[in-house]
Amino acid sequence: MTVTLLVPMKPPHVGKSRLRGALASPVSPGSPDGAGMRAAEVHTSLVLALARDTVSAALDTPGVDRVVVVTGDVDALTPLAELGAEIVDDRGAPDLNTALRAAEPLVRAPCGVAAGPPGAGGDRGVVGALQADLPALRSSDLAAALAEADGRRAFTADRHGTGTTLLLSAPGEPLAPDFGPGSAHAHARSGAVALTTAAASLRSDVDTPSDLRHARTLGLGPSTTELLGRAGAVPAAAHRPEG
Ligand SMILES: Nc1nc2c(ncn2[C@@H]2O[C@H](COP(=O)(O)OP(=O)(O)OP(=O)(O)O)[C@@H](O)[C@H]2O)c(=O)[nH]1
Ligand SMILES: C=C(OP(=O)(O)O)C(=O)O
Repeated sequence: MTVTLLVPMKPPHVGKSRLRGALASPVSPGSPDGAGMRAAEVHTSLVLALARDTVSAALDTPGVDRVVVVTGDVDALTPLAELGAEIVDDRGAPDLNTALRAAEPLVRAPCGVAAGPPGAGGDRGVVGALQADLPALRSSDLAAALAEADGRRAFTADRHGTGTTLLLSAPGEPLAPDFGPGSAHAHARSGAVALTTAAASLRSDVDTPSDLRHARTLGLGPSTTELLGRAGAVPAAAHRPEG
């Protein structure tokens, strides 16, 4: 049984708007005069750092065959391709669930632009959706969730119990994503098994500065650690109310 994880991402300069302003301006890498980055660059760098740490951990997870980023901005996500992820265009999907539904048949196709290496994906494999904002993700936590799912359609709720950080299909069955506010309940109502493995790092998605501080207590991956190191401390509050 193969496992393909879809990682949906808006263009990085657009996504994760609740984190806008969360970091002070880090010193630009290689800047001779120690000049800081512009606010927009800081935000894009943060979104990409969160995604790099998430994707790296997913690629390192035993049992995960492919990590496929689904986005409206393929070029901006080249750094994730360099890690080993495949990048597919969401074809102008208007929302997250539509983007996932558009990508699912592509990765299940036995051949085609997103068919992946021979034997990977296919119409009998498990397809999952993994959030891109899990910078503390440990491969052992993701592997434990896959093991607990054991071929059932299943999900991991976020640490608040309301959102979903991972949704897995049953082999060869539709993913049927229902992300959005209250998605943990929506996925449970649609028959997905709620995974109970502790998996703190898999539950700790980062939507707000407070989430970022929490993820930091678990141990961030190298990209987010490096960026935060250059930016100094995460401020106590963002300029937007936390949701
Ligand atoms: N490809 C694609 N990804 C999406 C779309 N909408 C949301 N996502 C991604 O799905 C993930 C979860 O979405 P949200 O938590 O709502 O993230 P967000 O919209 O970037 O964050 P906020 O602006 O703070 O609400 C994020 O990685 C988003 O970038 C979409 O229309 N297309
Ligand atoms: C869209 C979701 O993600 P977030 O909690 O990151 O907004 C969700 O959990 O369904």
